[in-house]
Amino acid sequence: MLFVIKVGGNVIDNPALLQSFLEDFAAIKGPKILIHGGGKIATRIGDQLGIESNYVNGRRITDAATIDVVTMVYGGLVNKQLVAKLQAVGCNAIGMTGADANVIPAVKRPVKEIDYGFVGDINTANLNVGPLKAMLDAGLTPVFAPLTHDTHGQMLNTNADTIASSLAIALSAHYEVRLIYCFEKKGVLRDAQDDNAVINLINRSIYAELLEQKVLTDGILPKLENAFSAIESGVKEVLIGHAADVRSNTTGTVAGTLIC
Ligand SMILES: Nc1ncnc2c1ncn2[C@@H]1O[C@H](COP(=O)(O)OP(=O)(O)O)[C@@H](O)[C@H]1O
Ligand SMILES: CC(=O)N[C@@H](CCC(=O)OP(=O)(O)O)C(=O)O
Repeated sequence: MLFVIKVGGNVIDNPALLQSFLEDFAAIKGPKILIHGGGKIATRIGDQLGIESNYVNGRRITDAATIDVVTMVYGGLVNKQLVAKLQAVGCNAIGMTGADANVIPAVKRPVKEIDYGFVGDINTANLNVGPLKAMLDAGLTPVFAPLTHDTHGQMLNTNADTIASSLAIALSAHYEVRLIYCFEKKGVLRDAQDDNAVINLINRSIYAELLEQKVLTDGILPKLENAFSAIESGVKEVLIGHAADVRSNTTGTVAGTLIC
């Protein structure tokens, strides 16, 4: 089993939760890949530089100044700090973006009603997972920043949940994959204000009901879309749960929301 695990920005921003998550992640036996977000950190550093952040439908509008900020923050600061912290707990991590080894070529999102700027869309069929297999076989743990490239020299910003589902789908041709989205809630909640109202299982029909009841807002929407796209494209298991539950979600009882 290959574990493809995504950790969100709110966990990265919480030093104690991050440290215990990384220790649990390092303890996972066998091949594994980590994908990280960091949207909130990029927003904070952008503010310090006088570069304002704008989101539409959960995606950052990424103009020329913003792609430089996110390349520095995701590909540099966040990625290298996570790699160093993983090395400190015995995990032989190697930092990656989609440009490295051309693993994730993407296309700049075409301008329709909204111009997202330097945001990359991925076609899963174009991913090059050969270098990842070689790294995994060598005992390395790839750690991906949410960045892709257009193969003509331009870096592109891509939502971390999408990078995770795309890698999980492409790697499903070679491994049985469990994709786990780790964030700061115990799973998808029936009531966003009640942290204990976890929905244990969501399929397309329950998802449609939840959408109708309007209990899903913000970042949970793209996360669920990516989760369904993964389970419908060959990924064996998809879970959405708390970062503190990653140990049980990789060894024993499932905690959180199972997508099916
Ligand atoms: N029903 C819900 N269940 C869980 N989270 C929800 C729900 N509705 C809205 N959310 C929001 O979605 C957020 C998760 O999305 P996001 O911030 O993009 O996650 P990540 O940190 O993994 O990138 C949660 O922090 C929460 O505020
Ligand atoms: C295009 C786009 O929106 N990219 C995201 C990438 C970071 C991300 O996904 O971070 P979290 O997982 O912490 O939300 C952004 O810049 O916010």
